[in-house]
Amino acid sequence: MTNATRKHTALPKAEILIEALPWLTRHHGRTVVIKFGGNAMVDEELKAAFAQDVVFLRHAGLKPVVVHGGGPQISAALDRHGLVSEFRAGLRVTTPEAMDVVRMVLAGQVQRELVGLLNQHGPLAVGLTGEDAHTITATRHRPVIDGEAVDIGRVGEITAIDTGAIEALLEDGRIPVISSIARSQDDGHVYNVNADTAAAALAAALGAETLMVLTDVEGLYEDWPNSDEVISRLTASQLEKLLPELSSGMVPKMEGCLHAVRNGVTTARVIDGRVQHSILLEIFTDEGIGTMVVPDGTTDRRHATQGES
Ligand SMILES: Nc1ncnc2c1ncn2[C@@H]1O[C@H](COP(=O)(O)OP(=O)(O)O)[C@@H](O)[C@H]1O
Ligand SMILES: CC(=O)N[C@@H](CCC(=O)OP(=O)(O)O)C(=O)O
Repeated sequence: MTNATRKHTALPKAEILIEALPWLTRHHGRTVVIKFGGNAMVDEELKAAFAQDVVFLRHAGLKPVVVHGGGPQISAALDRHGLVSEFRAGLRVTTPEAMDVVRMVLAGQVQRELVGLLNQHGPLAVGLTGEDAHTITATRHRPVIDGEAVDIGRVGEITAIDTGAIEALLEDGRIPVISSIARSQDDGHVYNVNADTAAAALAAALGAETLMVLTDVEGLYEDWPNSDEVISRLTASQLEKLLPELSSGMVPKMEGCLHAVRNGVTTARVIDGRVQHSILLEIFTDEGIGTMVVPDGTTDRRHATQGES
């Protein structure tokens, strides 16, 4: 190969880098909260690609904050302990014994694994739970089912967020990795919080530009489970109308997206965590995949990604 040919074949790589320039400029210094769902976390290669993407964002000048789930991992551990998993209103009924398992799995297993994967790229990730430095405070959540408030055990409803510890870590160039466990404002114990809800509350409190929820479907399906037509863009009001029709895992995700865009976050996106490097596609290209929720009055997709509404 001559020198001239070598230069020529390298050109597309340079073009790809240059294409990312407007996005790099746009997102520089912005906070992005990324929720990694337990269902998207089952494949080793995907987990490694997720870690690469998050580290890439950090080196590209963004401030990524990771909030992780672990529903399937908790269910498996409860099963091993001979405890049953029951969900009501999309939330795990959490007895005090189950709470010990939830905490052990989220903080001791899933979070540690993600921190380890991220830190293969340098001394970047620091794991914490909502208990640390009062990051997430909650009270007992009693969901209303068929018109009645029901007791589902140690499930928390977030009452306060203290972003101090996360902001100090971001300031220090670290990547916070947060487990969705809250300190209790009622007693000395802790609460189990849905990870989508925790991610949305943190995104709003941090004034994040983007909330990105990675899951195991392409996005919000218009007519699930009958069709796989994905809704690509929704305003807050459109989503609000749709919420009563949604079921299971999508409820906390879409409620979280609505909360985020109603509280200062520029875009909230539900994307397919099964697609390798979906985070990079979403942030650095126009080929956004999945479902994007924007505040009312946002005119178009490009405008929304600019964060200049
Ligand atoms: N309208 C919908 N569009 C897409 N998925 C839906 C919808 N309604 C319910 N679901 C279900 O929600 C699931 C995602 O939520 P969940 O299982 O809690 O994932 P995660 O572990 O990523 O938080 C999907 O796998 C799908 O089974
Ligand atoms: C109260 C409640 O339901 N908490 C969730 C917390 C983990 C979670 O949300 O994990 P995913 O994101 O993988 O679903 C649970 O116990 O499963």
